[in-house]
Amino acid sequence: AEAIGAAASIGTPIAVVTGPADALPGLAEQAASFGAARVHTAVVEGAELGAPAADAFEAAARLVQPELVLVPATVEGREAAGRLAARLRAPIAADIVGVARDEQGVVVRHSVYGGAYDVESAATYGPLIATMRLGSIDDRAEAAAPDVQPLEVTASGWRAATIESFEPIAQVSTRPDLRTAKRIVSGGRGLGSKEQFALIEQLADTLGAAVGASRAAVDAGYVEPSAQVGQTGTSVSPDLYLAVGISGAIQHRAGMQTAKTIVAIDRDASAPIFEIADLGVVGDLFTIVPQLTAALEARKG
Ligand SMILES: Cc1cc2nc3c(=O)[nH]c(=O)nc-3n(C[C@H](O)[C@H](O)[C@H](O)COP(=O)(O)OP(=O)(O)OC[C@H]3O[C@@H](n4cnc5c(N)ncnc54)[C@H](O)[C@@H]3O)c2cc1C
Repeated sequence: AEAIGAAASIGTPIAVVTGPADALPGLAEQAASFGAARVHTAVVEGAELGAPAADAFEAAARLVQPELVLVPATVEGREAAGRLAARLRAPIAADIVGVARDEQGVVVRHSVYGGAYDVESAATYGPLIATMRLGSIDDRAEAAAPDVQPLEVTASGWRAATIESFEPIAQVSTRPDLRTAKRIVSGGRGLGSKEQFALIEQLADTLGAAVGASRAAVDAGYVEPSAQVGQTGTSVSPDLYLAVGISGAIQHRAGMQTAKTIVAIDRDASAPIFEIADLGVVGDLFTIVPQLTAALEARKG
C-alpha cells in the first residue's frame, strides 16, 4: 500500500506481485485495492532468495519502461533491487523515505545521520531503482479496478542463496503489528526491569496499541528485540507515539519522529524527547503510567 501510494503521488502506479501460484490472485486483488492501475503477476516458488523476484522485476521493467521502480527495503526486497539495478545498469537509491517530482523528473528523499538531515537525490538516467523504508510514507492511493496481467518471465538461473531449513516462531501476541500500528506505546531504560516493563504492556493493551522500546530497554532484556524502534530497529509513523522513560537519543528519534502526535513521559525535563513531543509530562512514570492506564480503562468502561 505504501509503495503504491508513493508511486501514485508522482505518476501511474503499476504493481508487480510475486509469490506462489495459489497466492497470486489474492495478492493481485489486494494491489488493485491499494490503487495499482495495473498489476503484473509472476509465480515465484521455491527457496531461492532474491534472484527469482529480480527476474520478474526485470521482465516488468523491460515491459513497462518505468521512471521509478520502488521496492520495499526488506531483506529480500533489497537483494532483488540490487540485482535489478545491476542487470538494468540502472542507478539505485537506498532506503528512501519520500518521493517527489520536480521539473527534471523524479526526486527521492533520504533521512541520514540518524534522522538529523534530509537529503534528496535524483538520477541523471533511469530508471531509478529505489528501496523504500517501510513505515515512512503516508500517501495512499484510491482503490482501482483490477487489471491483472501475468508476466512472461525467463528464469535467469543466476546464483542465489537458498533457504535450507527454517523454524517457525509462534506469534502469540494479539497486539497490532509494530510497523503498521496506529498507536504505539514505547518504553525505555526508565522502566528499570522486565517486570516493570509490564506497565507499558498494560497501557498499550488499554489503548489497543503496539508495544515499542528503545534499544537500551531491549539490550537490558526488558522486551524482545523485535520491539526496538529506531535507526537500527523498526521505523514507525503511527498517529500516536507514547514514549515512556525514553530520553530521545537521535538514534531513537530517527525511527519515530514522523509520528503524527508524540507524547512523552519522563522525569527529566531536559530530556531531548521533549524537543519533538507534542505533549510532555514531566514526572515519575511509576506514578503517572498506572494512573493513565486506570483513567483510560475508566473512560472505556
Ligand atoms: C549505531 C547506534 C544505533 C542505535 N540504534 C538505536 C535504535 O535503533 N533505537 C534506540 O532506541 N536506540 C538506539 N541507539 C541507542 C541510543 O543512542 C540510546 O542509547 C538509547 O536510545 C537510549 O535508550 P533510553 O532512552 O531508553 O535510555 P536513556 O537514554 O538512559 O533514557 C532513559 C530515560 O528514562 C528517564 N527515567 C528514568 N527513570 C524514570 C522514572 N522513574 N520516571 C520517568 N522517567 C524516568 C530518564 O530521565 C531518561 O530520560 C543506537 C546507538 C548507536 C550508537
